[in-house]
Amino acid sequence: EGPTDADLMNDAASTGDVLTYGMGPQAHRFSTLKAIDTSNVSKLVPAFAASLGGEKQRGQEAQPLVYDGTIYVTGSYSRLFAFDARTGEEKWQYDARLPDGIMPCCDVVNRGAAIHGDKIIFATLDARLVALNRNTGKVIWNKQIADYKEGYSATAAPLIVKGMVITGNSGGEFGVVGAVEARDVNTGELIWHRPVIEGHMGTLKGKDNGITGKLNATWQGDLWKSGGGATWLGGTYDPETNLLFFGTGNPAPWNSHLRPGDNLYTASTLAIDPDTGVIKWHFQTTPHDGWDFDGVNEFIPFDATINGKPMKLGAKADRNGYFFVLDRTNGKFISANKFVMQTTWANGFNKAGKPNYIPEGRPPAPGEGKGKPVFASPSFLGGKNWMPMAYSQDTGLFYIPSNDWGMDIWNEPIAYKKGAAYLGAGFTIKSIAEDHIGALRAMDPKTGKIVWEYKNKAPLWGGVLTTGGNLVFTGTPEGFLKAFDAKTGQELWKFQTGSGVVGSPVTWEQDGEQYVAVMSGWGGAVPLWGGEVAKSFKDINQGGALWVFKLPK
Ligand SMILES: O=C(O)c1cc(C(=O)O)c2c(n1)C(=O)C(=O)c1cc(C(=O)O)[nH]c1-2
Repeated sequence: EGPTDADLMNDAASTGDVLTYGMGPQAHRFSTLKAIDTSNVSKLVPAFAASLGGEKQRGQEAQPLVYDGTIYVTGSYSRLFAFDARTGEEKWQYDARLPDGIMPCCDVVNRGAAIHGDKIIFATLDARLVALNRNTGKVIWNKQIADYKEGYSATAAPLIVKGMVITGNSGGEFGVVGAVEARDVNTGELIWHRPVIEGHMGTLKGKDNGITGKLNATWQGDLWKSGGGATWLGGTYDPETNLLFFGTGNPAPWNSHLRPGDNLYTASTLAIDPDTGVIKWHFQTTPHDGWDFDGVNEFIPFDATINGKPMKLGAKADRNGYFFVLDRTNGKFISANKFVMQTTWANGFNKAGKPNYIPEGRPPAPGEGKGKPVFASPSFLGGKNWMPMAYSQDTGLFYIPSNDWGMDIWNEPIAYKKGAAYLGAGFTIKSIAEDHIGALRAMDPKTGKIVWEYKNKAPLWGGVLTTGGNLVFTGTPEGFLKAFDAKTGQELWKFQTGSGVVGSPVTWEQDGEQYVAVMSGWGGAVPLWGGEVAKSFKDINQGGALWVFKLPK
């Protein structure tokens, strides 16, 4: 009883529920629903707002799930809530009661849960996966993914494919080893574990499953042992090619002079066989990263005709400021186009898919103390960070929540120590435009051109939703959920939720009406690491509420 594997694979087409992070395993975040459209969205009003309550209000980055009259949301500090989808009444809540000593780098966030059968499953900041009974909130199983005392944590929504819960890990700033793993959804038992740094051994059903890559090929000495590459944003799945797509984070430490080589498979997109955990192909977006350009951002499968040829493609808007289109069957490079105002580290990509580096853009080796700062753009917080883009099957456009900013970055000496920050770099974030940091951009993946943009004063830090009603929804730190015309970018509606919106909106149909829901609650990496830039916009209240909207009767 409850959603099956087939229901999850069909999530993009079924409009009566929201069962997966991304609204379908391919994470298009597109709904065919069109009762709410450009002609009536200005009339949208709240049906209810449900508070998460209490004092644990930090960044609310969750995407809601909706099933059988219940809305499930994860909250800051590893909590999970079930609300009645008609009234907003709380049905139950679960609090993981985190131990002292957890080390999340970028706020106590969580991006969402996964649902299957009688279970709702989410990852916690002490690097565990917890499966709860979706009707009662009682624990069914609870498994450790990794040791939080070494700097591991987990913030991503799990992905469920073929009865397996597939998840990544966080901890790239502590020299952990990024990995993807699959567990039995019913028992939580490990099926396979695939480290994503060259040199580490994987396992399949308790047996060695081969080494990743070639030992010491793109790392020197023992550096691979603490190489980073955290898979902290989870992944997408493409049923057509039977491939999982996971991005990998920055290499550790940040100071690139301490680790010569390409440092595979950091800052990459990986295609992984869900049945074995074997890496089928990889594409590195920032070889030998020196700016903290994690490559974790979602890789979204889509089909398009390129030069007269119908192709199975995938797209990623990378933290490094470039929008990549690859052949998703084999990882072959198709194109990379800039989607931000400025990139100082590379001047485009060559035909082979390698960046044309700008040598002066790399912060130099430090010598004994603090190295010479260089100005770099995007900032380490990225041309786009974790907040997911959306792809409209109607317009053929990707809607990218992006940011225009830079940083002064310098290198410093550092040595690896278990459980301690492993950066070897310092930074100051800087504005580069008078009128905005955030920019919601509509990207045509066939031409690499920006079709329209909406500029926002504060950095955009929430996910995007697009619909058959020719609409695009996204939130702002200033507190608004906004709706735009998907073809023109014209702003059509906004609603003030009382705190910053850094969650991902969803839509579904219930009792014959279309609903839109989003979490409100300011937080995430910007207030923690944004420095003066984070202070340059109005003080934003903490919060923690689920907002649900519909048209008046
Ligand atoms: O390397 C990592 O393990 C890791 C993890 C996370 C995370 O789990 O939230 C972030 C980052 N890195 C990161 O670089 C980053 O900018 C970031 C922003 C956020 C956020 O939720 O706002 N998380 C993370």
